[in-house]
Amino acid sequence: MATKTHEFADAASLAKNLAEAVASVLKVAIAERGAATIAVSGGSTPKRFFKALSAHKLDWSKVTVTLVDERFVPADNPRSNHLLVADNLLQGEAASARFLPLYHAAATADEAAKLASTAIASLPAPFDVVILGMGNDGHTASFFPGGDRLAEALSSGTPRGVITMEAEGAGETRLTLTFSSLHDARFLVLHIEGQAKKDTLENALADGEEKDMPVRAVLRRAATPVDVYWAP
Ligand SMILES: O=C1O[C@H](COP(=O)(O)O)[C@@H](O)[C@H](O)[C@H]1O
Repeated sequence: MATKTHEFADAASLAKNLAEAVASVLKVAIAERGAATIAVSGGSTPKRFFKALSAHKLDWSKVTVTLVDERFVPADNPRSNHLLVADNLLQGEAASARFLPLYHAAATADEAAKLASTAIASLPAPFDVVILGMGNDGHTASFFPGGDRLAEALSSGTPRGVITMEAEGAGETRLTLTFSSLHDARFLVLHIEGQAKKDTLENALADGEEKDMPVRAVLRRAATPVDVYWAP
């Protein structure tokens, strides 16, 4: 599957341009279908983009925001992706958006994943927008190399929904949307910054197994061509 690369001089221009592109897709979705959905990533990269997007004027009350992946930690944990989104995206103009968490205060991560899957199933498919990040180990969402359920998460035979993932590089047990949930988004973005991630992307685009760099599954098999947004 071809990728389209958008390169910017700095992270601020990337955030501004990506926010404009995403806001435009959300507006079209609201105009055409009455509502819009967006699944975003956590980590250190998206904060500036979240702030830029939250300043866009659109009917945020018709937008559902969810996460591509989450740690099995409550929303007041500093490592929670929910907290990152609440503090940086669900603010200003975007304060009226509906947030659909992946974490649930269940006894086990498996139970939380089932609850999250039920909630995700209430949304229309596909997502209007999916923003993926990527780690320098080639993971995206919580598709980690060596993950205990990596093959299941990446299989196109696994239905849309949320499953758990444990991996050495993941820290806490993760909750992740499956490949099937993400690959056909109307606007599918890989947002990466820095030379190291550009090099990682080049490696991912070269020959090799998906299990070694799971982002390859998205780059190779997504139904929607991936828009790569990069800045140094
Ligand atoms: O663990 C995670 O890492 C990736 C990349 O994060 P970054 O800090 O390198 O930007 C992120 O896309 C994912 O959502 C997150 O859970």
